[in-house]
Amino acid sequence: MSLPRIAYSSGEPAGIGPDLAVLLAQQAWPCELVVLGNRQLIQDRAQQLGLAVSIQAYDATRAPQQWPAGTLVLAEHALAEPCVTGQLNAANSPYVLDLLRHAGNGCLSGEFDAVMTGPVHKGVINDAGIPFSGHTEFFAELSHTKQVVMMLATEGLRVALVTTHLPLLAVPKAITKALVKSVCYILADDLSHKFGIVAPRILICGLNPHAGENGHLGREEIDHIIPAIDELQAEGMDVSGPWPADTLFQPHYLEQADAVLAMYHDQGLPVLKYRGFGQAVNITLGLPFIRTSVDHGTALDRAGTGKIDSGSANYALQTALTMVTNTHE
Ligand SMILES: NC(=O)c1ccc[n+]([C@@H]2O[C@H](COP(=O)([O-])OP(=O)(O)OC[C@H]3O[C@@H](n4cnc5c(N)ncnc54)[C@H](O)[C@@H]3O)[C@@H](O)[C@H]2O)c1
Ligand SMILES: N[C@H](C(=O)O)[C@H](O)COP(=O)(O)O
Repeated sequence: MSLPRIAYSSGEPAGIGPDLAVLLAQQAWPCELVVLGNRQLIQDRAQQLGLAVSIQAYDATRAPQQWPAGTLVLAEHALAEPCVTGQLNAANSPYVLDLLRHAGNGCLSGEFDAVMTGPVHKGVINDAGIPFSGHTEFFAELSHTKQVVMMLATEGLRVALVTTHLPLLAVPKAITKALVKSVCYILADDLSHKFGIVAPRILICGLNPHAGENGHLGREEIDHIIPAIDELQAEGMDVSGPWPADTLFQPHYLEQADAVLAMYHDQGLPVLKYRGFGQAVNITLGLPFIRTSVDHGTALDRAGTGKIDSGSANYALQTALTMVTNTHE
């Protein structure tokens, strides 16, 4: 396999995505890491952080090469307006989406082996009049993929979600037998092909407190989740549940699983982030390419201050590299 070329979309310019680009460039990586962003922005942020970077213009026609620590390979994108560190500006939202289109299309064309995304600010993109609920949904649409699955992972725990960026009120209606089953297929398939887990064991949460308490606290388990689990088991998949989400996340259960499937965003992700915030990765499963991300947001309050943890960015890049290797084996 040739040297992987990984795109890093540096995300919201006012947030810590550009800082992470500068920090990542302080190390030599076993790949060509291409930062998608703006030269002036990166230079200004490096200066604010007091870190030196030598910026090299990205050349897509050249074979990927490994660069020494301190070099930042940049695919230049123009900002609409100069960025003020820490201050959102809706005029720059089209720039953020340009980075994502470059990264996604580059993965689809084979220019990049994977994309790792820096944090974007969903609110300011919508303020710019562009409907946007997250990278997960954006890349699904860009690649015409009908269904994708959000999974976050940290040492010792993987949590995938049946629903992603959905208002809580809309969640119960969205939980159907068909959806639970199709999410499990994608989860098991990617765990097997991109993580080398031959027969993934999946613990499935209920939706309601105490997994519905036999229908006394809600019927989604009886009407949808249990029938899905029964059918998946009959097909030979190693799934179990529905488990009450308040007691499932303990070593006794987790030791027997490769992933937990939560029904909605804030059922699974607070537990994952409590365990591993700063050392976790967000992965979009089911895409025709590899996409990983940091586990945190734009942290506008910390941009340019140097008071940030780049652990999740390192982990996201390392995970992308592992997935690239696994898919080539
Ligand atoms: N991958 C992504 O694109 C992504 C992920 C999560 C949230 N977001 C978006 O980010 C925006 C802000 O969200 P939020 O305020 O809920 O979350 P946030 O992660 O930006 O901030 C939460 C807290 O954690 C701190 N923090 C975050 N990352 C840090 C780091 N690397 N090092 C040290 N401290 C860090 C922040 O300073 C803040 O105190 C929202 O628009 C949200 O949608 C984007
Ligand atoms: N749910 C994600 C998290 O908590 O990390 C975050 O909103 C980012 O989602 P996308 O990867 O879809 O932007």
